[in-house]
Amino acid sequence: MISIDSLYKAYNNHHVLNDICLSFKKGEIHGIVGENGAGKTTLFRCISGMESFKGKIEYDKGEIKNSIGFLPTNPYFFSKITGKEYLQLLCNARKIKIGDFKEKNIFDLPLDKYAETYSTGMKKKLALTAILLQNNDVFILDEPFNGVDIHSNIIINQVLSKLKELDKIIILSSHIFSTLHQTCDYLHYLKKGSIERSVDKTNFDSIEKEMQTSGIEARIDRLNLG
Ligand SMILES: Nc1ncnc2c1ncn2[C@@H]1O[C@H](COP(=O)(O)OP(=O)(O)OP(=O)(O)O)[C@@H](O)[C@H]1O
Repeated sequence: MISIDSLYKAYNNHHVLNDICLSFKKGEIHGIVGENGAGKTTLFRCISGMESFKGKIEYDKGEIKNSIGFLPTNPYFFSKITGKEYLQLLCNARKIKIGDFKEKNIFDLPLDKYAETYSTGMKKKLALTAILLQNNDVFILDEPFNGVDIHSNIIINQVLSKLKELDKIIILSSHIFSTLHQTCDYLHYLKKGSIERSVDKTNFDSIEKEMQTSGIEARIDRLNLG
């Protein structure tokens, strides 16, 4: 289980996360929703140990950084590293031996090409494959479905179901409500850095309604489109 207690994060004087209290248990898929700039990525970076913060993040199975696979929105790769070398590098970091990367290449990526030359969706699929091969216990996926083709979206959904079955902890973000509906067990609505509401699957519709109606019509009226 991951427990977040009174988490605060600020960049200089800009308060991005305020008093976040959340817990994530094994075998659960949690979705974090919120407008652009609400603080989702910052929260993910704090959980993954990539940012300093005020408050507590505890993981009951030891050091979280040894068990976590973080998929960033736009994965970055060193230049002149092939897809296969990247997978090898991440497996080495966890002392995992893979005999044949071709067999593990579930997204049919051109593993002999430089990763920096991959398309946006291919980069995401390479980064995801790597953290899956690492056999992590915790997965933080920042917009895993965004920029990825429909076929791969189906595969990712199936992978998530499998990870859930295997009792992994999965925390993801998405701006596509139908995807969240289909994938998640719980949703947390992050609004301007605070958790406005957390709901289980039976109440997803209420969060969707709340997000959809919050002043959208008034904004469109301001354009005077006629
Ligand atoms: N390194 C940084 N330095 C200063 N401000 C930052 C930094 N990273 C993020 N921020 C600010 O923190 C706020 C939250 O950003 P964050 O990327 O966490 O939002 P988000 O909810 O993930 O947005 P999106 O849906 O667009 O991905 C924004 O106002 C952003 O400008």
